[in-house]
Amino acid sequence: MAADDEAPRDLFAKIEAAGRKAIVLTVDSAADRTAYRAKRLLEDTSLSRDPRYTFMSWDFYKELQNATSLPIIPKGIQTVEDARKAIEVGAPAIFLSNHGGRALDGSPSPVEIAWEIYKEDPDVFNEIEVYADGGVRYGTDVMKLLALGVRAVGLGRPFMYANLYGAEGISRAISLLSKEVTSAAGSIGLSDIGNINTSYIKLTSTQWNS
Ligand SMILES: Cc1cc2nc3c(=O)[nH]c(=O)nc-3n(C[C@H](O)[C@H](O)[C@H](O)COP(=O)(O)O)c2cc1C
Repeated sequence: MAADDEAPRDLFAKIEAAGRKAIVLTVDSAADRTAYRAKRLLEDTSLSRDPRYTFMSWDFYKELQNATSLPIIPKGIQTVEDARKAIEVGAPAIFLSNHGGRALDGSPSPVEIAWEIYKEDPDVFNEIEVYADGGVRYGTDVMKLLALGVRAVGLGRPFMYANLYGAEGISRAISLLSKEVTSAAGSIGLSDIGNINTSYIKLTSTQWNS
């Protein structure tokens, strides 16, 4: 949003009238991005980007939240400090995400962010619902995020690519992933996935210790 933008009350009213339960607000790509791959094919990759989208602050989040009765979930939380801040400003839930690594090269993956929160302020996972997406490809990716305290994970590109085969492709992707989650749970001796915690994952690799 631009600094002088006001909350889009008309849009919020339409979303409420449509019976939606929540609004997800992307906060991780406030500035324009450098689309390296697209640059190989297109001369101007900023064509679809809105240069006004350069303003995002917690005050503005509060302004938006005050303009609708629906909960607004910030998507793109990347630090433990912002996770805590989201709780302070009354966010109903948070979405750990780095836009699938598409917005800023080098930004942390959700599993790294979840790990940072787990190490530095684990209460976050009990005080608020935490979701995550980005790089989730296998059942074991799902398990690691759930073990750290994430409630639900999302997938972007896997379903986008599966959709090349339409509904059949999406169904196949879902069944592959759910089978992987089930077999991963079975392999670590977990009968109820709701009981997963960090005792089920080995926290000794360089990544986990950093
Ligand atoms: C082609 C494409 C377009 C996307 N556009 C948006 C967007 O407009 N807003 C947004 O919040 N996230 C957008 N995302 C990010 C996804 O919402 C999601 O965070 C990401 O794809 C998850 O990572 P994954 O693809 O590794 O599963 C986009 C992702 C892709 C692949």
